[in-house]
Amino acid sequence: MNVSIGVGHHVIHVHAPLTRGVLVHRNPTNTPLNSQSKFPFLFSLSLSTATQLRAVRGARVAASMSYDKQLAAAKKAASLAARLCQKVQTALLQSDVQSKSDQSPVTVADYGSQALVSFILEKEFPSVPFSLVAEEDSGDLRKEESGETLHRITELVNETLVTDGMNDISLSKEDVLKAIDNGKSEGGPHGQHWVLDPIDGTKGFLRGDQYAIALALLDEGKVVLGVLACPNLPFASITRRDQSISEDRVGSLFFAQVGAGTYMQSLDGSPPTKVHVTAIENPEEASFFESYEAAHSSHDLSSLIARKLGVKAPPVRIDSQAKYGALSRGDGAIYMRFPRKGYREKIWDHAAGYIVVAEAGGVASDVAGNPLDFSRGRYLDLDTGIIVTNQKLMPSLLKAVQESIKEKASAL
Ligand SMILES: Nc1ncnc2c1ncn2[C@@H]1O[C@H](COP(=O)(O)O)[C@@H](O)[C@H]1OP(=O)(O)O
Ligand SMILES: [Mg+2]
Ligand SMILES: [Mg+2]
Ligand SMILES: [Mg+2]
Repeated sequence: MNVSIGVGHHVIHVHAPLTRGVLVHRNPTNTPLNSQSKFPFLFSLSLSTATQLRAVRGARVAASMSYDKQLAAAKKAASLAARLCQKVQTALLQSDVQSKSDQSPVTVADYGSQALVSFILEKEFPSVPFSLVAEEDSGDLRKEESGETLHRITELVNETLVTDGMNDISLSKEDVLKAIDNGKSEGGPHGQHWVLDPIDGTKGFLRGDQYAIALALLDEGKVVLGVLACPNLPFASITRRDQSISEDRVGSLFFAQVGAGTYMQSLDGSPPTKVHVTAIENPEEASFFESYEAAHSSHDLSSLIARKLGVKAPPVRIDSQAKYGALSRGDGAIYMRFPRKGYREKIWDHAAGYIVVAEAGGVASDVAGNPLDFSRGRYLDLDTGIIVTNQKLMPSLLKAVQESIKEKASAL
């Protein structure tokens, strides 16, 4: 029996014998099918058949889905957001920085970037319910004293749309607030969800250093595509200086789709080239990335681990998921992140970076060696600490991490 079942934005065709008679109609609106309650066109469905369908659907998602359209939209949205952020960073004024209730800084660029990406993605896929898990919300912006800031954000969003030829679109302040608040989705293991950090590394952004616009797509709990726009990351390696190449372009865009590898192009639009993590097997030759901000990751612990591994090079400290991008093209071999105990990692801080590295041949895990699980809502549920490297180095890195954590604990 041939049937068609919806998977997220797609309808796929199944040529599989089903044990009981099932009548499946093509989903007329192509809406995502997230739960049984959203299968109104699927009737006479027995539990065993539902289980079979889910299994077939899962296999198809993993094996052969194409997310080309979503990837194109994500690249466009992240590139435009990068343009908006660059403009703000160039003209950074005191008034452009607010403090959120959790005391972390947030700028007109964080809000503007989230509004722009949210607006573009929803517009690109009008026939599907839009789900976005994103960092910012409009709570503080709706306060009376934020009127001027909201005005500035709205202006910035509209000016950026014009630079991409969208002259006929003008968002109102209310449209901007709504686009920002579209990011309140809880994500989870079913259906498709966009995941966005509109500016990852706000501290770096404010310092004039590294930051990233990080956008990913989850399908049935798995990251299936990711885009990292890194406006201040040189296009050439930041660690290996090849004298014969005079490459001084700044602005790197990384993108990856499940099963299709990782590519990089310059933010001003050079053709994409495929990238790979380093092939280094000897930890002594490895160099490692970590946070610039000591408050975000223990520099003491990483230096203990580096000593144990025999790493000779000093740490490369940069802000944001630009670290994942740099790792994916072999600028360094290891990324270590050890936040203070109790810090809860958010999915938008790792989803895009994770797939960019994974599709370039790398691996990521928590300090217990568990893979990162993006299906549990807005937070990653993990044993505090994330380590990323190539397949060859992971066993010795994990061993050194676990030994070092034990040593530090027993020294207390
Ligand atoms: N106390 C903290 N510990 C760890 N990470 C943090 C902390 N506060 C904010 N972050 C987040 O860490 C990430 C940047 O860390 P780093 O640049 O060191 O890799 C960002 O996602 C940042 O959020 P944000 O997106 O608001 O910048
Ligand atoms: Mg933040
Ligand atoms: Mg972040
Ligand atoms: Mg952020």
